[in-house]
Amino acid sequence: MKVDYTNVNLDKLDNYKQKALDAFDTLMDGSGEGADFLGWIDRPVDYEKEEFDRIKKAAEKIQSDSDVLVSIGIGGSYLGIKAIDFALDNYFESNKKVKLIYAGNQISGQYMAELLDYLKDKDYSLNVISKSGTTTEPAIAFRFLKEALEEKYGKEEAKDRIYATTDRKKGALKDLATKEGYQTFVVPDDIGGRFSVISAVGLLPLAANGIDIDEFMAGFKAGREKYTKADFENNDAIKYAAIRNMLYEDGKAIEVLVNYEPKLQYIAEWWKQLFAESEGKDGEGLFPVSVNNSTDLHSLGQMIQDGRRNLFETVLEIENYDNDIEIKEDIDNLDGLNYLAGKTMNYVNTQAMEGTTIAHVKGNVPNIRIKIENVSAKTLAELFYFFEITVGVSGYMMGINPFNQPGVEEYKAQMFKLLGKPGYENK
Ligand SMILES: O=P(O)(O)OC[C@H]1O[C@H](O)[C@H](O)[C@@H](O)[C@@H]1O
Repeated sequence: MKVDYTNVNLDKLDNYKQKALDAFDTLMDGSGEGADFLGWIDRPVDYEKEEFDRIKKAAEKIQSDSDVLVSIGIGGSYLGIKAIDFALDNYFESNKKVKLIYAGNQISGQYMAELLDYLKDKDYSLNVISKSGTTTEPAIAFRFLKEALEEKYGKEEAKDRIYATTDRKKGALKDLATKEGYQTFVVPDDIGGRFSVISAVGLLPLAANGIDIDEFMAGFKAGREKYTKADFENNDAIKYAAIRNMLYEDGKAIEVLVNYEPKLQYIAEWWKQLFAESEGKDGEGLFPVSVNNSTDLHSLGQMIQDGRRNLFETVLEIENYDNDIEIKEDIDNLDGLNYLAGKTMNYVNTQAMEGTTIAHVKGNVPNIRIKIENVSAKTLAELFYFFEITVGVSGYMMGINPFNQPGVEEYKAQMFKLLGKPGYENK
């Protein structure tokens, strides 16, 4: 992975260097706010091997008796799984051992009714994932899916098709799992939801899906080797955090994560939760948004080129693709495309990226480029780790606690009041 800053004016960067290094030290020595949630930093080399093996065994069982695994969760208990699953699967015909279907990531009755119908003639298992064990969306979804599963297989077999990933000791889901006798996996106390894809949260469904979780862990490990060194020039996570803060203080309040490969669409969704929940507090924070190009060049592109000059872009570039296709000469050339003959589609896509970068930079949109070698479990895990260190450093530079998310509770209180949940009458 390489980060390229040539399209950002770095004249003022020196003013941010020391602050970034100090924030990095605060992160690494655990002296900042939220330091109880830094378990993800050493997790790539410090995890329970026993549970890791149990995850592999459970994945094998799921592969042997299920076509579908319903992964039930929201936020950090959903986005990282979906991001990797979507990035590594074939667009049309799934090439995975077990198809992952998601539930509990919204509260749509329409979705649940269609899902229950879809599952009727499938062999399936459930992985219910909730760090707190009390989140409403997955809890409602699990109630429906558990009932359907028990109806299909009987209570005894259903019990062996349910895997619960939650807190080691407490929470409604932990209690339910203990009572019903489900196999459980742990979301560690010191890893917040949006950092938890490295734990059983991500590992079990991804392993069931057929993804090599040793490779996935190797990517996190590679990230840890690169991005935990206190070296401003050679640690891009520190430098990127400094540049984001520099741009932020210069009035660039929005960061747009850009891809030119639709497979990365959900990587951006994962990234949005990471940055929004980490930075968005006390009236601070860069607003994270994403675009999928070239699709969005035909919609949001106008705004980026020519709207209010309050944004910068971070472009994800893929250096090597598994697949590409060459454009052929056409005798009639009625579409006028013969000038592209002999070129590949990915070559054209790359020129779209380069041309857009030139245009946006001319339009006063600073551009950072993150180059990843390919789309694989290993590279994406390294990318995740890079962003995680960045957000820790960046959050401390902004003077906020990057590891809590108090604001998320507000809507819940009002929703519970409307729903008549006991205890919420006076909110
Ligand atoms: O895993 P859970 O405890 O169910 O939490 C799922 C998600 O919902 C919460 O509202 C938090 O804001 C997120 O950080 C979290 O990832």
